[in-house]
Amino acid sequence: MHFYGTGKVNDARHLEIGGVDTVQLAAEYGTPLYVYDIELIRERARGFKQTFENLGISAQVAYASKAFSSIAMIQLVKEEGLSLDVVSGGELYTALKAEFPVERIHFHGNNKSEEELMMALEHNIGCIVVDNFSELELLEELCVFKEQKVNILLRVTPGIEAHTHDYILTGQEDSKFGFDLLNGQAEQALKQALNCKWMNVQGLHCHIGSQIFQTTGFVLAAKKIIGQLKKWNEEFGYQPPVLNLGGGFGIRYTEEDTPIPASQYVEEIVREVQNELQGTDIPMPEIWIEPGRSLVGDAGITLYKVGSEKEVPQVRKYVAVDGGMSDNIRPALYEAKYEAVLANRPLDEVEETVSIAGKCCESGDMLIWDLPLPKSGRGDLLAVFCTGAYGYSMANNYNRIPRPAVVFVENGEAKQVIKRETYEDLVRLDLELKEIVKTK
Ligand SMILES: Cc1ncc(COP(=O)(O)O)c(C=O)c1O
Ligand SMILES: N[C@@H](CCCC[NH3+])C(=O)O
Repeated sequence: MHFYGTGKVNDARHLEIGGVDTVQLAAEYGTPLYVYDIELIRERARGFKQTFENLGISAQVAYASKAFSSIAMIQLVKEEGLSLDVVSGGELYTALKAEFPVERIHFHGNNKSEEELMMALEHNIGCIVVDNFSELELLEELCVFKEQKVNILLRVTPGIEAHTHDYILTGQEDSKFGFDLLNGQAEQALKQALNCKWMNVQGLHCHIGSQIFQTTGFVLAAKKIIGQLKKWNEEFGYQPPVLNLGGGFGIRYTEEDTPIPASQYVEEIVREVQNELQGTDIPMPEIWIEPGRSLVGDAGITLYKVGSEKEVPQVRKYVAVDGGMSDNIRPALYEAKYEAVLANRPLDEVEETVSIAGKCCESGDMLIWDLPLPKSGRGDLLAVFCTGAYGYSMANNYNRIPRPAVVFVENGEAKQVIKRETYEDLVRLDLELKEIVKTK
């Protein structure tokens, strides 16, 4: 059995995490329940920072808050001294509510609205990562209007197909994100931005995709970018103070996954940048990265109650839990795989292979196919590992299922950081038919 972080079996023979018994957590906060081992998040955050320190490289490690955003999570990121990547007005609002230092917020997105850009300008956030020409023009108009200077990075697509699921690839030529690095678009955008007195072009940004296990893609991206930087330096003397190489570092979801240590990605990226810059007069830029999944993914588990079962003779046994694609859409979206144990009796002998179904009205609402488990029954508690990234943040109310609560655990203490949605919450924004007719 593979445990993450502080996960272990305690004296009561239950799964424990952060020194807290998961059976007690389920009893106190209900199920489904997301539980984060925040000691592990701290450890990961410190690990990234330490790697840069060991290399003597000036850097910013920005947490990609799309992986899991909440006020408490952002406060944790602030405590650990990281920077923050936001990708929408909503994520920015959450960061502001958490009183995150605005100068360390980086704003991404391929279609930021005028309102979102204005919000970023009004709050003087650290940097806007400009994604395309229409955004560049819109941002310039807004800066002229406000007579305000803004720091920007230009997001480039280096034409790289990293080895990951097609839906989470972003660095290839045919992508909705970024200026193409090699067909002249990025150069044109750079010249345009350098010509604008309201824009301070801090450098380039590139993110090649997510859940990537090899360093090759990152290294190749750095090589291609620096190739262009050398050309731009010679032609018009542009030297970027910052190079942001994104996130996307893969993690272990199941035993099939064999990630390398996060420090290795950083070391190889830095080494490549240093090598490529050798012999030029371009100073080593500050290196920024923006991991999401590798900071929070394996720190999170989801606890579910087992409910109905269905046997299809000679085919399979379905065991249904009280959540599903409403709290974890990744298996349905990417055929993502997970491991799980019975949290109330993790040491019991495996007796059968079952498939874990959700409770949504969709045949595709399956959390795990072919999971070895002891014989389970109604009321058993299933812990699915590694649900900390893109679980809560992609949760939804399909079938009007309320979103679960989120609890942080550390040093034997549990703290609820997001309340469970209630049925009342679900209808909070609904209007009565009579009211709609009246407002017409
Ligand atoms: C621009 C950008 N930065 C960072 C991330 C974080 O990726 P991950 O959670 O895989 O580290 C993403 C998501 O893929 C992204 O699109
Ligand atoms: N949401 C995706 C990754 C996309 C990340 C954002 N570019 C996942 O669950 O793996």
